[in-house]
Amino acid sequence: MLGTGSAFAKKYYNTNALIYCEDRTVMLDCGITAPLSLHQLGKTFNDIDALMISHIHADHIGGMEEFALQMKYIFKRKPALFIMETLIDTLWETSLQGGLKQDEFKSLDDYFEVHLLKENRSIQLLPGFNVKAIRTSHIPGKLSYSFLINETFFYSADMRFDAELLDTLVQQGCTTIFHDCQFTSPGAVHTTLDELKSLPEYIQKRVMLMHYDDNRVNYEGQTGTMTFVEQHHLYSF
Ligand SMILES: O=c1ccn([C@@H]2O[C@H](COP(=O)(O)O)[C@@H](O)[C@H]2O)c(=O)[nH]1
Ligand SMILES: [Zn+2]
Ligand SMILES: [Zn+2]
Repeated sequence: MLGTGSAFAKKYYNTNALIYCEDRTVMLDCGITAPLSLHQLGKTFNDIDALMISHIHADHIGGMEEFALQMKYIFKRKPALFIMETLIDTLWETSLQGGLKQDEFKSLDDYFEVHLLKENRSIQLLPGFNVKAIRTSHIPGKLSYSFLINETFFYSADMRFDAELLDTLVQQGCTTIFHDCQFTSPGAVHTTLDELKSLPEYIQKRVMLMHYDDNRVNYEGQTGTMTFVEQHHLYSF
């Protein structure tokens, strides 16, 4: 995990991840803190084969300008970009073109090998890396997608509580759920700790908490059977 904190977290950095599949590395979201976190792990953007994006908030895409520029001018290589077909235009037009558009570079295709994803379709993006993007509710009017990886690992984007979805995933064989967690209620745009604690035991035991605020210490020991995802830890499934 490059980071496990919320949008405004300083202590735990933004919730972004590196996923290792066979000999490839996929970055899952690239927020503001991703470049520094990579550096602290002794890695560079050149260690990354592909980037996958959940939605357009700075804690998920704020490091992309640096990623794109470093790959073009320092490493001289185009990494893959896995992104929903519904997000690509907004990402370029409203977030990235201010820094990346030049006379000869007019779209994200000039920086990445873009692969457009469709929702609810399970697709093998790389050897050993199968992804189903699931649209989940976050902010009114904003598209956001969570990911079911290799049929067994659910990585929530920022999402509002959806007990039915979690139940369905578990019934279908999902063994591990990394879920965003807001400590205080109500959870206007995120899932709250109280909502997650209301889940039945057979789901809760699969859940680990991420995208939390810097005051996590106040909630340690109050998370039921759920534990925290830790920054800079490597999890194997
Ligand atoms: O309707 C809204 C929109 C935004 N917020 C706040 O902004 C952050 C957005 O970042 P996330 O990565 O989605 O967390 C969110 O946490 C809220 O603090 C909001 O409250 N309501
Ligand atoms: Zn976020
Ligand atoms: Zn968000």
